[in-house]
Amino acid sequence: MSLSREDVMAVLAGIKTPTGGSLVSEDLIRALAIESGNVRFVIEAASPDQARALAPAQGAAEAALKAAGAASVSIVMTAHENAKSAGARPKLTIGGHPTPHQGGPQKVSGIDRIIAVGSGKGGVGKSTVASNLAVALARQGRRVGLLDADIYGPSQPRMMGVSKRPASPDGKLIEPLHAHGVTVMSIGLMLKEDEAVIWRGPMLMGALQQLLTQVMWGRLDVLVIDLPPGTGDVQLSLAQRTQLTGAIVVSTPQDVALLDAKKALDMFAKLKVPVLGLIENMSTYICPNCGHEAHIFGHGGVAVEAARLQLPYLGELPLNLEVRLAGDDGTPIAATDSPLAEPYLRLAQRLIDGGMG
Ligand SMILES: Nc1ncnc2c1ncn2[C@@H]1O[C@H](COP(=O)(O)OP(=O)(O)OP(=O)(O)O)[C@@H](O)[C@H]1O
Repeated sequence: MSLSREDVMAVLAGIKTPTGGSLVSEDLIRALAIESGNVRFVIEAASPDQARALAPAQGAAEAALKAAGAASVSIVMTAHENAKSAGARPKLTIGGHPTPHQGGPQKVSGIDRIIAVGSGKGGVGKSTVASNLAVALARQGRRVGLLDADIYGPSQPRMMGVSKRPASPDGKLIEPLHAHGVTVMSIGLMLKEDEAVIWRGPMLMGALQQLLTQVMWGRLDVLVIDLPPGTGDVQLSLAQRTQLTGAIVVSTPQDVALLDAKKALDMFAKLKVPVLGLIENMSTYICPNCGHEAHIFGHGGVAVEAARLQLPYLGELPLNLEVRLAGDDGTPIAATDSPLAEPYLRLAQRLIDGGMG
């Protein structure tokens, strides 16, 4: 039986809270998503104490939804405030509301430069570029952090080969992980595996702010941020709150991808974030058997666009199976001796030479 939104809400309306209402009547349900019978949502409590008191209701909701035919149920509990009373208990709850925005974009203490890697649409290789660029910068001796802010599909844990849940000895600051010479933090490391939460805008911003300010990044020459694809609230809020050194926009050569990339460029221009350059990914395919060069998605479109917009063109990255396998294996190609590491090392050098890395 496939559950509709109404079915799920009806079940949740029957789950009592300690204060005598229900999860629905007290308006605690957020970001409900139902996909092939898998139900996901957030219970947004007003305080950590209320979140603790709601734990039995969370259990009851899970059981009742399974009994009603849900294939799987994934519930995330979030609380608005930071737990003052939580003492030294690790608190990795993401999704708290952000603190009110004051003044213009702020610097993040200890971090000299922040480079955001964006794209107009998903799947063009933004995360691949972000991880490889971070590793390539680290290989050139820079102190580098990589923040995976792609809340809709965090892929850096897989690409960088990290999966441990970050610790928080004082319950407030979060210890990042380290891989291939890079300090790594991903929103994906704070979610349970295979859990794709759809955050409401403010919760999302809270999570990102927490990742920027509560992670013990240490001193960094550069923090690379893997943005979500497109031109949404996360990019907007990040640029309004945080001083970004610049953005790199990744596109494939196809017209459609380029059209989307232009929207991303427009957004950065409006937000007054300097565009450091454009990258054409999946540009050239060299057949591993015969050496023939093919341009599966076209070729050169991004360079032309960059020239037209008078923006730097940072080069093209070939479409290559090794690149994908390396990413899937948790060792970005830039961390290896493969000749395919070279375009990333060149990109890193170019940024360093320009004072951006
Ligand atoms: N140059 C390349 N050669 C081969 N495979 C690539 C290349 N660039 C990216 N890929 C592969 O394409 C897929 C999508 O790439 P990636 O996750 O980096 O894109 P994305 O733009 O970050 O997507 P999303 O925003 O949806 O996360 C991945 O499997 C990645 O390994």
